[in-house]
Amino acid sequence: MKKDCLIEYKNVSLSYGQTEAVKHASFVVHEGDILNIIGPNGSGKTTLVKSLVGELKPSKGEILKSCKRLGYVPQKLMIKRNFPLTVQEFIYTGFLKQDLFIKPKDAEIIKAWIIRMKLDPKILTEPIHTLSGGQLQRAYIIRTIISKPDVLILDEPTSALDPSFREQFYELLKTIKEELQMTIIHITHDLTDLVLENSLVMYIDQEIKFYGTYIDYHQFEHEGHHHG
Ligand SMILES: Nc1ncnc2c1ncn2[C@@H]1O[C@H](COP(=O)(O)OP(=O)(O)OP(=O)(O)O)[C@@H](O)[C@H]1O
Repeated sequence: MKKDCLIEYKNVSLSYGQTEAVKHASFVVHEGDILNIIGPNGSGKTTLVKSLVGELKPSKGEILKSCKRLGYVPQKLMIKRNFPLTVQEFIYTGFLKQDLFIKPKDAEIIKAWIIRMKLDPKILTEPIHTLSGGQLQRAYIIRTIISKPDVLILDEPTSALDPSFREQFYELLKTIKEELQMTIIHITHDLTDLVLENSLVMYIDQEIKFYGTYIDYHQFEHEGHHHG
């Protein structure tokens, strides 16, 4: 295991102007954890993740992070029309060190990931903006994984993927997690997606209403709480 990767939120509030989207969030994520974040629409899930990657500063409280690299695949993937990169070049931007030209060895690594992610290698030479939503989502995920993050943060990663690939994707993700020894933070609307027995669940609705193991979450649900 990689050492020293810990995330700690201490009484963190997150605001847009006067509106508090997240209130008094306190929790810890340890190295190797899988944390599933669930909650209704507009409950602050993406806001929380934005604060983790530094896109939003807390209005109150403190965020401690000792992980070196965070890899974030946002929910809304933005590629401008006529963005002048091929799929291969786009994925290559995820490499930690880049040369002026892509070496054959690196091109092979990219191709292997494309195949692993059940994409057709023919798309490697296509301009990135011509990809479909589901293809782009996979290309983004490859680009992030290739950067070997300590923490992989996925915001509804399968929203554009067809159901037949969805299950395979999560199986693949479990394998990759073990290979690269990553911590995973995963926003989802469907808890069946990445659940492993020992994974963690956070149910947030502005405030964290539940934080604990997946098994304990069932008890919380039986007491009359539901996720949206
Ligand atoms: N850039 C912004 N400016 C102002 N308010 C925002 C902004 N982004 C989000 N909000 C508000 O903050 C609240 C939390 O939004 P957030 O996107 O974090 O929710 P979410 O739980 O990720 O929702 P969903 O499940 O629909 O993706 C919402 O009320 C939303 O309207």
